[in-house]
Amino acid sequence: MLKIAFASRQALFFCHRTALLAHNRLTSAVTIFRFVEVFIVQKIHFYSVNDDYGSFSNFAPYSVRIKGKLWPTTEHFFQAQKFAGQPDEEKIRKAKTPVLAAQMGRDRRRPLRRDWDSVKISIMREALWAKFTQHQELRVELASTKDACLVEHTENDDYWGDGGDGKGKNMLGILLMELRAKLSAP
Ligand SMILES: Nc1nc(O)c(N)c(N[C@@H]2O[C@H](COP(=O)(O)O)[C@@H](O)[C@H]2O)n1
Repeated sequence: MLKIAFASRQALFFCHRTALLAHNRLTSAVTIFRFVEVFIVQKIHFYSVNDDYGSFSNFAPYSVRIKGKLWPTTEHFFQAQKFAGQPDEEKIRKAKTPVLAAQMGRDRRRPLRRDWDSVKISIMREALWAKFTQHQELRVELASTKDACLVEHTENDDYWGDGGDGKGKNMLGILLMELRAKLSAP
């Protein structure tokens, strides 16, 4: 009788221990999952037009209609606004490629408008709004990134991009995420 009582107690103890271990494992799994969910946000890098998410680059071949004119890419529009109202604006709009438009816009023999630093973000915002509202497939692609952190990943640019080491401002990625939120709002 004593032996049976002892064996039952041992079995009960074993059951409790197993249940406790299972519970602890589950709790750990949930904790890890929450940690991953909260702290390890998916990052999407983009840069080259021909790579994944290359359509997020301003150099991607998506024309936009802004200021009553058609711009071959948002890069054409953005660079041309450095000379808004000047003959160079139209010269850049007509540049054969976005790379050429960027070269022309960055060429400091052309006098940059004095207020450029204070207006460049709103000009980029305007360009992106036009691009993602005028091309439905891009709007869908942007929405498909859900809550991922969008990063223009390049060592060529530490203002619009992440500077290659992640220390850059990533302003283009930030504006794209801002736009994504705006477009998905009810
Ligand atoms: N493809 C590419 N090459 C570079 O060298 C770049 N810096 C970028 N970044 C893009 O450049 C545009 C802004 O240029 P600036 O402000 O005139 O330097 C903007 O479209 C960035 O996303 N891309």
